[in-house]
Amino acid sequence: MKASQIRIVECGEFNLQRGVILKRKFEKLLQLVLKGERRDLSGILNLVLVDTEKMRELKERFFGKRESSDVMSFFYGEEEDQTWGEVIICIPVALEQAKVAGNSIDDEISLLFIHGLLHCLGYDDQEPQDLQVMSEKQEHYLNAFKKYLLFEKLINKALKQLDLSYAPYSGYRVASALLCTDGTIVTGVNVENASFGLSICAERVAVSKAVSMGKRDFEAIAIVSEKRDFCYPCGACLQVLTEFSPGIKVLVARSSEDFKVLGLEELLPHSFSLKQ
Ligand SMILES: O=c1ccn([C@H]2C[C@H](O)[C@@H](CO)O2)c(=O)[nH]1
Ligand SMILES: [Zn+2]
Repeated sequence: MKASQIRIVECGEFNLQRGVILKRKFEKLLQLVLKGERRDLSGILNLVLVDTEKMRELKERFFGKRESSDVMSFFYGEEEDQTWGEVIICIPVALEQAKVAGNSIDDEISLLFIHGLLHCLGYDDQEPQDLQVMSEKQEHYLNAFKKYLLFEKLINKALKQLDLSYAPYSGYRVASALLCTDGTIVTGVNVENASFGLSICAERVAVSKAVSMGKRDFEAIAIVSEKRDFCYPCGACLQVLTEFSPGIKVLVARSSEDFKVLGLEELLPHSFSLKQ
């Protein structure tokens, strides 16, 4: 499957802090929505950022009404490798709406992008029940996207710790980053010993650190190795993770963009338990 790409077009004058509109980020969001909607569109989607005046002009040209709007989109068709659609976001309106709704600017623009994209894919919001479907989908995709960004951050934290690994015997450096349910991230590295059997894995180091800080509930753990392979936790670490958080998500990562999300139910389906 060929991935859809985004072309960012800026048109007009507005003030947007750097990093809000990153091509790579929006391509991920696009990919997430297309996958969720089981649509396979290759080619380009234009993301057009406009000011209020430009939006009014476009609204008049295409809908005969000179009025401002937050987002507008067009679908051109499914021919391969063509520009298949366009999502136009009015940045000043988005900034204002973010303020009113108490959303972050990133979230507001992501929401508008998802909204426009869903229109491109055929969704409508004229009738209340259609609007309901669209709103639910928007929320679902925004949450999935935020989770993805959080996972990316967790993996980056782990990658930064690799240098601290003490692995002179195996030469296999591992680092982990454990996300606690209170939002804290606790890291770990493998610590080896001349008496080989005393070595401890990066995952158990992170869990022990966290527990000794009073944290016992974990949402996710990212594991990376210097070799940039998928480093799956060993059985001992899986058993230790099960002790505290059977629902934890295990992220095995080759990079912050290439990772798998696994559950303990598939990694250790029959864990040991004293409870019968
Ligand atoms: O998930 C794993 C797998 C291995 N290791 C460490 C243990 C040892 O120090 C080295 C080689 O096995 O890698 C970890 O830290 N985590
Ligand atoms: Zn282990």
